[in-house]
Amino acid sequence: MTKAVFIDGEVGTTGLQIRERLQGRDDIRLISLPEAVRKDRAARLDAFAEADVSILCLPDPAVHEVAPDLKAMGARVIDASTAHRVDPDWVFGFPEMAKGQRAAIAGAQRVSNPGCWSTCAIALIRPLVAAGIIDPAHPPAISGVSGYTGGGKAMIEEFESGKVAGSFLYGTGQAHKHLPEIRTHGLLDRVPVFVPSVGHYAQGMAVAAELELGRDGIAAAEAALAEAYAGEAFVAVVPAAADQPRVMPQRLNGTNRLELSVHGNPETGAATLVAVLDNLGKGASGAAVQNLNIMLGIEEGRGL
Ligand SMILES: NC(=O)C1=CN([C@@H]2O[C@H](COP(=O)(O)OP(=O)(O)OC[C@H]3O[C@@H](n4cnc5c(N)ncnc54)[C@H](OP(=O)(O)O)[C@@H]3O)[C@@H](O)[C@H]2O)C=CC1
Ligand SMILES: CC(=O)N[C@@H](CCC(=O)OP(=O)(O)O)C(=O)O
Repeated sequence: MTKAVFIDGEVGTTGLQIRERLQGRDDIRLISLPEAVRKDRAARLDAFAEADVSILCLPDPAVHEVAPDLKAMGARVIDASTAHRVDPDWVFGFPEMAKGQRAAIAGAQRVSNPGCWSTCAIALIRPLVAAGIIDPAHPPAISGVSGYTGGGKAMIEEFESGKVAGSFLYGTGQAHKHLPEIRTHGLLDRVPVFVPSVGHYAQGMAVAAELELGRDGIAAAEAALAEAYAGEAFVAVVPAAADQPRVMPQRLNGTNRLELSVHGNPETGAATLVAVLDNLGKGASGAAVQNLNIMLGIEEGRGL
């Protein structure tokens, strides 16, 4: 039977990408609002009521504004924003994160999609905390590079108009909006140090977590990650050679994959955990479609 889906914010960066992934499907009917009323509260409430699942692709303030109505209506929702990622009333939409997470998403009313940076960081850190390889009181430092589409329409305009001519570091004040979810879902006792950057290219992300693992720890970390994601279609541990000598952030563009690799120097024990994904794929829109499929009881990889 066809399921009705409403993408609130469907002309934004994430919304457009979700629509592209859904519009050719015969099992999904998209509810779309005319341009003149796409921000109209009454029209949106009608669309939420009609939909089997709605996907919020809005800035955080717009999500906070509409969330009480959605709860009162008992609507099933996926939120792509940062608003609810550590809210216990919402299920964290990272099915591969832990045993039982997929089932929790399948039965959830409200699912919060992870952030792109945090998908990478949590995927690398959580299994190693669980295995006793990372001390939750001493998290690794995290760094990375994203394409500018990660900043949505506003940042795309800055780059494509030439206002921003190069690449830059940011988050140096250690208050990045993904830190709470990395701490919570990474099973950490404290927030890690995190310095992201934006590169002068559109799409694709690479993240590194740097830490001391000791002489035997590098192989142990790789084994623990491989065990955690064994059998997963979209998350895999790949040989370090796949990401050496240069880690290329664009190499998974157009896919819903997240690939992890463990690098380091066994002589010194210094290690780099690496994650690569498409920030608009497994980092946002692909992940939202995967969660939608799970919530609707459809084969998880459909359309991905
Ligand atoms: N870009 C990415 O890689 C990722 C984004 N996200 C999250 O997804 C959400 C959307 O981000 P993104 O797509 O990048 O942002 P964009 O700015 O590209 O798109 C947001 C869309 O929401 C619309 N909008 C704003 N306020 C309202 C409102 N009150 N009612 C209806 N529509 C509204 C905007 O309208 P208008 O076009 O008129 O401005 C715009 O089309 C954000 O919370 C972001 O943090 C999550 C993961 C990754
Ligand atoms: C490159 C860039 O600026 N990326 C954004 C994160 C992507 C995004 O929109 O954040 P959410 O996943 O939390 O919604 C940032 O760091 O603020």
